[in-house]
Amino acid sequence: MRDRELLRQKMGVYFVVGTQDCGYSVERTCDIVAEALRGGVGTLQLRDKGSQLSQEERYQLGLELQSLCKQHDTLFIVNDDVELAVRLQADGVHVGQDDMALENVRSAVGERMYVGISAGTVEEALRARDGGADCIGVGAMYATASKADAGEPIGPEGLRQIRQAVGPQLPIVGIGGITLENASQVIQAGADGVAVISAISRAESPSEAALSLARIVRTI
Ligand SMILES: Cc1ncc(COP(=O)(O)OP(=O)(O)O)c(N)n1
Ligand SMILES: Cc1nc(C(=O)O)sc1CCOP(=O)(O)O
Ligand SMILES: [Mg+2]
Repeated sequence: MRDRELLRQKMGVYFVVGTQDCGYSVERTCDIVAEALRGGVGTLQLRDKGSQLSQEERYQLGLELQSLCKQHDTLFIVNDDVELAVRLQADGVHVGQDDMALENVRSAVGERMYVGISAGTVEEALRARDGGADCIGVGAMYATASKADAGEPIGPEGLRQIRQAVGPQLPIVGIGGITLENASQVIQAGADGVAVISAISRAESPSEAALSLARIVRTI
């Protein structure tokens, strides 16, 4: 069954990744994920955007990543593709404001799976909370090169306002442009964790990057 406190703990270091972040190579994606998990990633999101993979290839990639996650007790989340999340029986699914509506996602995935929603404003965050989201991804925190259509950065002050509005119970992860240098600001503003792509996928050592992020999140 869903356990929000477990989710909150596991979201400390939340690695979002797809083949587009790893040279469009499935093998490299799996290697980077395996390394990152060794460093201490609590939640992994498969976000495969615009790659050449067929549905079946993406399913196979999902199976491999899910198996790695099981070895490390890491939550496995699927981005956007609710059907894939159900087929893989993932731990959760993440959707944005322009994706499938929350109520439809919940009916498709059932009561067991976590549902995360993106929110960039207080209004979106309150709607997600009141609609039954298990967590929200708040961003863009800072400028990012990993998502072309990320909105204007809201910064730590934007996240602070969202935390104040939704209250202490709803797990929040900040996302967008988060690095080892600014991660502490995101946690200090009220996030339970940091969601990153490039801070891990482009690091010289993904495991050391994940470990450093975990230390920052834990010590704030
Ligand atoms: C944890 C988390 N937060 C936000 C997002 C962004 O979702 P969305 O706005 O739907 O954009 P895409 O990721 O689909 O491009 C996320 N993926 N994860
Ligand atoms: C996937 C995603 N969502 C965002 C949002 O604002 O909702 S920003 C983003 C990209 C995050 O990549 P990086 O850590 O490399 O900046
Ligand atoms: Mg989306």
